[in-house]
Amino acid sequence: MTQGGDREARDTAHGGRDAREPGTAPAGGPDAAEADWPALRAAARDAMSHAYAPYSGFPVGAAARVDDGRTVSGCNVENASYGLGLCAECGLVSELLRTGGGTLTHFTCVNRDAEILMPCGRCRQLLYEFGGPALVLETPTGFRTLGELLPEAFGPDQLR
Ligand SMILES: O=c1ccn([C@H]2C[C@H](O)[C@@H](CO)O2)c(=O)[nH]1
Repeated sequence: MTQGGDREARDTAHGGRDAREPGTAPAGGPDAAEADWPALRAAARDAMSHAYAPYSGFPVGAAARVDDGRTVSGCNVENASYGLGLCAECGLVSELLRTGGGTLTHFTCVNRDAEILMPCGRCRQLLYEFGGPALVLETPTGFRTLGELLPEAFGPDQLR
């Protein structure tokens, strides 16, 4: 595939509904107040109830709002080959693309006790691809943007 073709593939994967590039926020950036956090937490808890985590015993559910108002979610899926386990964020990103793409604007992640979790480093990078630095995350210490949690990130812009 040509470089242009790659670009086209990324734009299409990202939604392809408007002129925004991957990894960028809606104009003005999302605001924490725009999201229905109780509903997002409930979606994350529901996702967590489907987790497959027999090795760690640590089921996780993640949920996010998309810029078109959709909610997407995912759960962690472990494997007998331990290193192959998938974090909840992997499933969330897969559902984002499967259900029409778009940009993630608000994100939360919970454990079985409904406590808010920080996404691991790898998952911050996964989220960066589809939310960019303006993505608002609920953390145990309050709302943070992904730009704060993954500063000076490597992202789609570096490949242009
Ligand atoms: O952001 C995170 C951090 C951890 N986990 C999962 C991976 C593993 O299955 C379990 C324990 O680390 O929690 C996630 O799903 N998301």
